Amino acid sequence: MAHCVEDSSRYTYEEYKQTADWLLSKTEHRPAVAIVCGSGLGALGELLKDQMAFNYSDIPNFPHSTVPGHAGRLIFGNLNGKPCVCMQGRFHSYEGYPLWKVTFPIRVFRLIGVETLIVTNAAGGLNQDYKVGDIMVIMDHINMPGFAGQNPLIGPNEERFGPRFPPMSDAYDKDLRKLALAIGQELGFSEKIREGVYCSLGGPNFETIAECRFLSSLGTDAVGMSTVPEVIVARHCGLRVLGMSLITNKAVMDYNSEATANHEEVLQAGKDSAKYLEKLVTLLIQRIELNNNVF
Ligand SMILES: O=P(O)(O)O[C@H]1O[C@H](CO)[C@@H](O)[C@H]1O
Ligand SMILES: Nc1nc2[nH]cnc2c(=O)[nH]1
Repeated sequence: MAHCVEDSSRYTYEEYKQTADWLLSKTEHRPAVAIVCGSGLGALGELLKDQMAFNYSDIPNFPHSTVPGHAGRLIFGNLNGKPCVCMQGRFHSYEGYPLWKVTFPIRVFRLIGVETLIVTNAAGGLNQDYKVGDIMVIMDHINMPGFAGQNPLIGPNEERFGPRFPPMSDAYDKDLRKLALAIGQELGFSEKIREGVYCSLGGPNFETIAECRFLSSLGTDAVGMSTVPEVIVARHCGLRVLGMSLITNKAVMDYNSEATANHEEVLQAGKDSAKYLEKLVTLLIQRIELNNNVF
């Protein structure tokens, strides 16, 4: 019998539930918003008040962070009076994790009652107008690994989370995007707040010049190695999503350029610009309207 994509080690519904129940038994926080911190953006987690934090290694079934700039802590707390949970460190497929493992926390968030997901990332700017330190509100994405058959939803569909064929044309919530852009203006960031298309690649190498030119010709404004799998799984299980990329480097598009991308530069740009993203996220969370959905 043909048996191509089934992977018996993938999580069962009961394992997602076990992790969710474990977290709910260890904390009284009941978050409605989850925040995923991108490379070098972990300081967002420090914004939470009345914190209760768990190391990923102590949470049943949770993968471990292996990338510098991703601390590996799950923080519960309140931000501007709203109950939140924050991933200080995400998982990437280049770490060797299958996409169903990369996205494990998202379904756990759903089961603990989260209704809105804010995903952040560090990304290379392909749009020639973008500068290092700009914040791009993600309007849409290109799932490049998806073109090659890599998708976190591959395998038997778990109907308790969502349908077999979820749409993605509405992946990034219009109202949240509008709100993020308006708050960016209000905070005086009109020079640095953008809206554009994020493309996710597998990594871990940064792009060649030809690849950057190719991605740019496809309509990509910023490129990274994350986020899209999390967003697909979040939309599948009905979460509202806002995505934001911090432009940490300009993609190299010119054969005469001596510049090369590196992770240290990415982390430094994160440090330098974290304050802008922090202000934006803090005000956003204050203004987000919640439905108090219980899954
Ligand atoms: O997407 P995040 O996790 O923010 O990190 C981005 O930065 C790292 C490369 O410097 C890659 O992991 C890329 O995906
Ligand atoms: N793929 C990719 N990921 C990044 N993360 C931060 N900068 C970059 C970049 O230039 N390319």
